[in-house]
Amino acid sequence: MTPLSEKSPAVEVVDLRRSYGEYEAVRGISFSIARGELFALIGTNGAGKTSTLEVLEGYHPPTSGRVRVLGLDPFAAGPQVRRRTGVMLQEGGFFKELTVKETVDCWRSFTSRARPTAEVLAKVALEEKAGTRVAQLSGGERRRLDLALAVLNDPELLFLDEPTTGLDPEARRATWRLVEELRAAGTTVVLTTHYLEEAQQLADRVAVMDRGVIAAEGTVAQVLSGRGDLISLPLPPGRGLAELPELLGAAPSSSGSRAVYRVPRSAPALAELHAWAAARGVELDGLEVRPGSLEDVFLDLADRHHPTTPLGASR
Ligand SMILES: Nc1ncnc2c1ncn2[C@@H]1O[C@H](COP(=O)(O)OP(=O)(O)OP(=O)(O)O)[C@@H](O)[C@H]1O
Repeated sequence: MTPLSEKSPAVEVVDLRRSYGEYEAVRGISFSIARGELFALIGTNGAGKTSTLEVLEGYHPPTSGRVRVLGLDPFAAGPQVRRRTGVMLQEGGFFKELTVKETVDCWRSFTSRARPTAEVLAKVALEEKAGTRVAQLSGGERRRLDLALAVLNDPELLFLDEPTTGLDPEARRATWRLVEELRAAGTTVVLTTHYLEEAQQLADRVAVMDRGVIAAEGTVAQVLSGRGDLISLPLPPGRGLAELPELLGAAPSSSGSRAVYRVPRSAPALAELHAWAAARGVELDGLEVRPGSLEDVFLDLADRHHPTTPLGASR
């Protein structure tokens, strides 16, 4: 490692564009990831996350723009970068007739600085499956094997493309713990996910991609700042949306049979709502209050494109 690359950020992206023929999937994005940071790239379906990741991983050159990974051009300096990075793709290609242990051994044989097989299997809690054929693993176990192969070389920088898709909640939490351990040990992690709570739980910073651009970037708190709190209540019997009051100047919108307010701060808004209800003898059963979440950011993006059919954040 040269002194220069040690000082450089783990990832630097300046005005990256990536086109498929006439179609521009990534439209001039810039961001930088510090060493040791966990950065989550999240976004609507088809936003350009995988297209971006593939450039960072060195599988494709950018159509234009500048990308540096550990201070190097990941496409031109592919082998050098790959030695120091780990990649967990969305679909790992395994030989299904090999056992778990044989699979790890096989990867070890062409990985420099590979960790011992038993250690790697223990890391992803697959020791008991060492003798099981890959074909017989559950989807979640296969994802964990993918992860084992990605961390085989003790990477400085780890790319995780939807690492917990298909995992049950317990396995998902186990993966989060492993990712947190890796980060605590100084590994830089770039993660894509459709599970917003995963980004909220793990990421130091997130970038929200939408249609090839970064719509929001920062810590989760920064991305959510200014989005306020949500207050929702079932429409009181016999009352329509128009009869409900404004709270701190915000009118309610309807969501199914509920009225929803987005307010800068919930406490004074609730005081106004309770005063309004008390004066009219209205019960506020079913009232809910919660802070804004990444899911709201997504639903807003989706609303912008499809005002009548909200897209879910998940596939
Ligand atoms: N090889 C390709 N040829 C043509 N278009 C492509 C190709 N790969 C991706 N695209 C298009 O580029 C856009 C971005 O795709 P990409 O896979 O990067 O999105 P994504 O954010 O990873 O989506 P998802 O969350 O659904 O995985 C999509 O509209 C997709 O259809």
